Amino acid sequence: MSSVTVRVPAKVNVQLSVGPLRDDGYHDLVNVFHAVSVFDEVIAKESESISVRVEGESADQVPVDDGNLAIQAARALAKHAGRTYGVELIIRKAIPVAGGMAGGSADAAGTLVACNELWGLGLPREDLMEIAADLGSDVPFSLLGGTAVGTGRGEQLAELATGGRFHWVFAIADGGLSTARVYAECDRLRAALGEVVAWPQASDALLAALKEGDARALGAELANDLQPAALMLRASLARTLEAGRELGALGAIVSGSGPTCAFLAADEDQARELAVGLVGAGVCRTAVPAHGPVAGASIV
Ligand SMILES: C[C@@](CO)(OP(=O)(O)O)[C@H](O)COP(=O)(O)OP(=O)(O)OC[C@H]1O[C@@H](n2ccc(N)nc2=O)[C@H](O)[C@@H]1O
Ligand SMILES: Nc1ncnc2c1ncn2[C@@H]1O[C@H](COP(=O)(O)OP(=O)(O)O)[C@@H](O)[C@H]1O
Repeated sequence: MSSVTVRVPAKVNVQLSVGPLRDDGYHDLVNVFHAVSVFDEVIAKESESISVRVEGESADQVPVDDGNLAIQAARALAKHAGRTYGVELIIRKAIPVAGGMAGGSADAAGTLVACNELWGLGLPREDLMEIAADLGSDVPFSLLGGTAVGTGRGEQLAELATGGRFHWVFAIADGGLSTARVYAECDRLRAALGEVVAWPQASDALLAALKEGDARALGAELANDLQPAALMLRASLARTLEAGRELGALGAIVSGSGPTCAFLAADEDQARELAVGLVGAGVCRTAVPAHGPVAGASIV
């Protein structure tokens, strides 16, 4: 095999409940992940050394050195296999960079699947999941896809069966937000308000809405503890969320650490109309309709 192509989805967090700050600098979470049909593509080609080239959406903002999560993934996999391997990685980005949709995690997961195949390692998914968790909290979910409840720092996953397809619109902003900065702002706001931070719990109403495929109920239950922090760091997002609500979205939420905003629609037609309306209202750089759940990193 001289070349392998893998497609990996973005995610939205339909519930993100942030618990207390841990000693290791992470927060315990209940993170209900939902994979959506905005895909990066990772192409892995035979090579002597490990390198990466990035094309597409905001490619100039992605590092091509060891800071690239895909490079880290290739190195981690080679180390796990106990050999020196090379690969030329080409990443075609559609997932917004630093957008709260796990684009870097997607590329890392895609690289694990692609190199496992290219190098003929034949490692089972469980091994890839373990390597993924060391690369980043969201990387295991990018492998798994679908809908899942993440606990711990988000890396311990329990799959959720959902009833049918949900239709979304993602309002993509100019520029990104740093995940670490948004978590730090969340801690700062909580301390300033003297909040007692509760242990995170999955919402029964939200899980039931997912299971039943009830978009209206899901829209009412969307919840993100990082949203106040993201709004504090990017005040303009309040207008974006409001515009979506006024245009009739069933739910409006910041995706993860933001700044992408996610809107739930009743069906595909409404999603298309919402996307046009959001761009027309001038509250985002672009708006992308998508659906979920979709499969995790898969060879195409
Ligand atoms: C917020 C979420 C929601 O799914 O993703 P994004 O919206 O950024 O994509 C995740 O929790 C991000 O996961 P990921 O981007 O993989 O984070 P990591 O690389 O593991 O950690 C980056 C930094 O985020 C903070 N962090 C991350 C996860 C966690 N449970 N608690 C944290 O406090 C820490 O400051 C950490 O140093
Ligand atoms: N393959 C990659 N794609 C995107 N960003 C990457 C990648 N590798 C490393 N990064 C770095 O990770 C940061 C967070 O990117 P990303 O994963 O897209 O955002 P988020 O954590 O908000 O979902 C970027 O600002 C970039 O510097």
